[in-house]
Amino acid sequence: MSVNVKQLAAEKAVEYVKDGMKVGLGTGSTAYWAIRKLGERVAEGLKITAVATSQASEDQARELGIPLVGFGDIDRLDLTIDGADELDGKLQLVKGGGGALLREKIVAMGSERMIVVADESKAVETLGKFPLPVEIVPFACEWTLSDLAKLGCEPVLRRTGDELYKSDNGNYIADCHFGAIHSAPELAKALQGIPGVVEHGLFIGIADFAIIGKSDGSIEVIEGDKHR
Ligand SMILES: O=C(CO)[C@H](O)[C@H](O)COP(=O)(O)O
Repeated sequence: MSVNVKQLAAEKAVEYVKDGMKVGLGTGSTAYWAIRKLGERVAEGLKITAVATSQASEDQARELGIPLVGFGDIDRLDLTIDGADELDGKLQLVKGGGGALLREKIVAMGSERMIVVADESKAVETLGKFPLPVEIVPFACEWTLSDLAKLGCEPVLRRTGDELYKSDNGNYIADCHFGAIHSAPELAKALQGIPGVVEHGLFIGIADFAIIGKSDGSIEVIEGDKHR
């Protein structure tokens, strides 16, 4: 029987959730399994409150009876569990494949701890094979795309069918094909300097550790280089 590596990693991460915690719910097909398991634990009596990083995760949590709170009701979270599109040995991440990178970054940075859950295909030597998602405002997006291209990438506006994709925040996502990213901090700084950029999918010094599910049924833990 083949192992569901995403479920394996996600369910391991949920073991870190304890009674009374305020939890950030990630987005994507790996975070889905974490939310599902949390729902089971809540049904068994686990007492937590949660915030979600996307409408999809919020809907899933609500269906499962996970108590959701507004951001005005809490200041910080204890723990966020979220997926990643790529992660390297320093636990620098590329996120945003599901388009939720802005909310994911707000929630992760407002958490005492962030656990990344992923299957082994996400662990890479050098970031950049997965195009870097960058959330940009629709206003003057052509200029923003041109500024992004000057950083050495080919930016492509994400689409769903014939329509331009819009994030839960009403913005566009530019998927930026940089190729190998040799200095993520330098690139992050340059991206932050473009006025039309709302946020980018590089998560540096944010994650505490990653739980990687492997097809042989084992789990690998990668420690982060957290400096926040
Ligand atoms: O960043 C994300 C959404 O914006 C996801 O966490 C990332 O795309 C990984 O998704 P999946 O677990 O489905 O591979």
